[in-house]
Order: sequence, then structure tokens, then C-alpha cells
Amino acid sequence: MTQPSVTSTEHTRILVVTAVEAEREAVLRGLSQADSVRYEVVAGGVGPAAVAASTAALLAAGGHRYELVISAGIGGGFPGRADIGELVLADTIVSADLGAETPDGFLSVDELGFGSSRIAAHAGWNTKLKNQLDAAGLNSTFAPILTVSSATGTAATAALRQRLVPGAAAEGMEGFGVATAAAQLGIPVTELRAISNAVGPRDRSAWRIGEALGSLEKAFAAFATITP
Ligand SMILES: O=C(O)c1cccc(C(=O)CC[C@H]2O[C@@H](n3cnc4c(=O)[nH]cnc43)[C@H](O)[C@@H]2O)c1
Repeated sequence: MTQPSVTSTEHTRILVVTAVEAEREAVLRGLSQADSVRYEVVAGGVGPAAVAASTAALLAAGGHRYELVISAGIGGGFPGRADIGELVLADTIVSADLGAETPDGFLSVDELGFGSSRIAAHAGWNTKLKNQLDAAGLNSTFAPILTVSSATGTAATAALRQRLVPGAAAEGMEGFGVATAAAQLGIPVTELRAISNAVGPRDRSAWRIGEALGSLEKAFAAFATITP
């Protein structure tokens, strides 16, 4: 696996973890529009395992420096909840496929008694981030964001995941990995997704990655001036 690429500053306080380099570059373009000495931005890999390992290694090396970790990137939007180009901030970060299939349906790790599939995003930081987005005139919603190891590709799976987590607005593949690493060190965490595609039957030609990366950039331009 390639090493995560990192851009950091001397007084870093907020760690931003994306999956891929294109997302990291969009975040950096946004932050470059203002004084952004508070941020460190890393592309930690695709999927919960890769990104959890990358995040844990960074936090172990310098965890005391961080007051917030943000999992950020493009994501799928559940129809009727979040459209292409829109921004979703997690109120809860939910591992949607961590559990067991049974003939009677899916059982989460919570139901199996093995732990929790949910990590709460930090409410205080969420309010600050939302205020920054609002002040910049950027629409965003608070909702559960799902983390999945396999992106949803059918209407049936989309419906199942919405039934399992009512109100879920977006899905990505990294949030729960980033959040697990941060939570184990007691560091506040949240997740931001800029919607690139609808969650449902897979149609890669309908993905609007450029539009989503543009929204991600604008969000971090708004975050660049955040105060502690
Ligand atoms: O091809 C490109 O230029 C490109 C640029 C930036 C990102 C990508 C990705 O494919 C990123 C994969 C990343 O996106 C998240 N994602 C996006 N849509 C969904 C979805 O419907 N379900 C789950 N995850 C989604 C995910 O976090 C991946 O890591 C390509």
C-alpha cells in the first residue's frame, strides 16, 4: 500500500482525512483561499480498513495536536435526502454493513452483542462547521452518514440500508474507519460528504465527481476561517 500523502503546518489542530488524492487536493484548494494554519490534510486510502490504519498511525504519532478529525470526501446521496452537489454533515457515523446476514434479515454488531456500529459526530464542532457553511451560503444537512465496504449498487440494497438507518442521507466508505481511530483516542470527530451520485442502481456515467469535488472545495474554503 502507498503511504498517505500529508500536507501539514506547524500549528495543526484539525486533521482532515480523505480517501483519494483528488479529494485531498479539493480540500487543499478550499483551504488555500484563506489562512489555514490549523489544518493537516491526508489521503488515507479507500475503505474503512485502510483509512482506519492511516488515521490511527497519524493520531498515534501526534494525537495531542488534534482537537478535531474530519472524514471528508465525495459520497452517494440517498434520493430525496441529498442531491448531487449537496453537502451532508454527519450527526451519526454508522457502519451499515458490519454484522451478519441471517435468513430473517441483517443483524448489526449491536444486535449481535459485539460492540457498536455507531459513533456520534461531535455536536459542538458540527455546529461551528454548519455555521461556517451557512455564512458562506452553502446548503448542508445534518443526518446519519453510512460507511459501507461495498458501495450500494442496487435499489434493493439502497432500500435495505435506508430501513436499517432511517434518515440516512449519504454513504461513503471511510467515515466509520476514521471515527473509530479518533474515538479510541477520545478525539472529536465528524464526517462531511459532497454528493457525487445517487445511492441506488450503479450507473457510473451518472456520477458527477467534478461537481462534488467543487462542493468539497467550497466547504473547506468556508472552514478555513473557523476559530477554536
Ligand atoms: O475518478 C475520479 O476522478 C475520482 C475522483 C475522486 C474520487 C473518486 C472516487 O471514486 C472516490 C471513491 C470514494 O467515493 C466515495 N463514494 C462516492 N460515492 C459513493 C457511493 O455511492 N457509495 C459509497 N461510497 C461512495 C467512497 O467514500 C469512496 O472512497 C474518483
